[in-house]
Amino acid sequence: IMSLLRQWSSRVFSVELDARSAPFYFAIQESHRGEEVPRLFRNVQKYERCYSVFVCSGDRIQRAKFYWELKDKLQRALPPQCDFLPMSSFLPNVKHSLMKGYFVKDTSECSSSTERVLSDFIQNDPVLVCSYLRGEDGRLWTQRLRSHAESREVGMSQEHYVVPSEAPDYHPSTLNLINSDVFYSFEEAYKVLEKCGDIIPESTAVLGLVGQRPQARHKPDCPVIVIEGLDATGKTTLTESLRDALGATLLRSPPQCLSPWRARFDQEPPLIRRAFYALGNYITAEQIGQEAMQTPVIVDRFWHSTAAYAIATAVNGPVCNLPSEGSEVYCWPGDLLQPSLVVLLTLDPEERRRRLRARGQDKTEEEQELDHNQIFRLRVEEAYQRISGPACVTVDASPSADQVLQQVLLLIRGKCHL
Ligand SMILES: Nc1ncnc2c1ncn2[C@@H]1O[C@H](COP(=O)(O)OP(=O)(O)O)[C@@H](O)[C@H]1O
Ligand SMILES: Nc1ccn([C@H]2C[C@H](O)[C@@H](COP(=O)(O)OP(=O)(O)O)O2)c(=O)n1
Repeated sequence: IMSLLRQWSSRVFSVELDARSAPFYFAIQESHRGEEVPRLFRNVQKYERCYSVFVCSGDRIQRAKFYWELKDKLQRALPPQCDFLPMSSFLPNVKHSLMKGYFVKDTSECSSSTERVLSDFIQNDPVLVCSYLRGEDGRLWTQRLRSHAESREVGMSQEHYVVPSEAPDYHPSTLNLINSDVFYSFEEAYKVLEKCGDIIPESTAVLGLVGQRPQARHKPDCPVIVIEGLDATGKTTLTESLRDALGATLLRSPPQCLSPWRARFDQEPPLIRRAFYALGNYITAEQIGQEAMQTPVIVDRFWHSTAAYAIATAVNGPVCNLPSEGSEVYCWPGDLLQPSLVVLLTLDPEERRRRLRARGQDKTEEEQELDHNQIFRLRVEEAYQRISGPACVTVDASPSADQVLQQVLLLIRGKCHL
C-alpha cells in the first residue's frame, strides 16, 4: 500500500459512463496550471458529491473477492441516492498496474450519512477512498485521498487538482489480463485454485481431478477438431453429427467430471472462475491425448472459448477497446495440446435468438447478457477471431444442419486428410 501511495500522483483515473462511450480519463497534480475541468466533473450538479472507492490491499485472491463484493456492499450501506460507475486507476501502459473501484455520485440532501459509511469502510476494509471537492469559484476540483495508512504517509493528506488526461494507448482493463483473466500455463491456473483452498473448499476436489501437471505435449496420432461459437450457434448438433460421420470420439470442455462444480465457480470473481475453466481445458487435453491414439476426436468448446469470453468480459466498451490483433493476449498456451483444426460457427444475432427461443432452455447469466448486450457479443466474436496458434476457421452456421455438416466435413478433409 505504501508504494501504491507513493506513485498515486502518477496514476490516471478512468470512469466508465456506459458500454458504448469512451471512458472519462483524468489525472491529479499538485498545482493548477489553468487546465479545464474534466468533462466528468463539469456535469456534476451543485448539490452532488463525488467519491471514489478502490480496493487496495490483500493478496490477489482477497482483492479479487473483495472487489467482486464491493458494489453490493456499498449499495447496501450507502443512501439510495448514490449512483455507482465502474472506475479504474492505473499507470498508463504499465502492465499489472490496474486497480479497480467505483466512482460514487451522491445526490442525497445531506452528506453526513455517506461520509459516515465511507469512514467505516476506510477503518475496516482494504479500501482507499477519494473525495472530490469543488473549489470556491465552482470551477476547480480537488481530489483528497483517504486510507487507513494515511496518517503514516507524509504528504498524502494534501489535496491534488483534478485535470483532464489523454486516453492511454492501451485500454486500462487490458493491463491486468495476463494470468488474471487468461492463463497461459497450467501452473498459473493451478496456483490460483491452490490459494483458494481455504475459502472455496471445492477447489481441493477440482485440483484432485486435475492431477499434478500436464503430460509433455505431443502431437496426437489422429485429427483433433474443435468446434467453437456462441451458445445456440449449433455446436451440439454439429459435434454429434461429426462424431457419427467420422466414427470419432466426442469430448467437451469443461469436461463432464467438472460439472458438479461449474455452478459454484461461475459465482466467483473472474480470477477464480477463469482459472477453473483453464484447468478444465487441461483435463480435456489429457482425455484428447488418450482418445486420439485410436480415433479422431471432436471437441465441443476449448481454449478459444475460455480466452475469448474472459477477454470480452474483462474489457468493457466497444470492440476497439480490445487488445489489438497480434497481441500476446491472443497466443495459445505453450503447454496446451494444439488441435488440428478449430471451426468457429457464426450466426446473425436474430437467427441465434430464434434458435435460443426454440430451444427454450435456461441460459447462463453470461448468455443472457449476450442477449442484452450486443456489444459484449461483438467483443466475444472478435476475440475468437484474433486468437492464434491455431487460429479458427469461420463457418456460417445459418444454412441447414446438414449443409453446415457437409461444409465442415469438407474443411476437415482438406486439412486433416481424413
Ligand atoms: N443448422 C441449423 N439450422 C437450424 N437450426 C439449428 C441448426 N443447428 C442447430 N439448430 C438448432 O438450434 C438450437 C441450438 O443448437 P445447439 O446445437 O444446441 O447449439 P449449441 O450447442 O451451440 O448451444 C437447437 O434447437 C438446434 O436444434
Ligand atoms: N472451454 C470453455 C468452455 C466454456 N467456457 C465458459 C465461457 C462462458 O463463460 C461459458 C459459456 O458456456 P455455456 O454453458 O453458455 O455454453 P454452452 O451452452 O455449453 O455452449 O463457459 C470457458 O471458459 N471455457
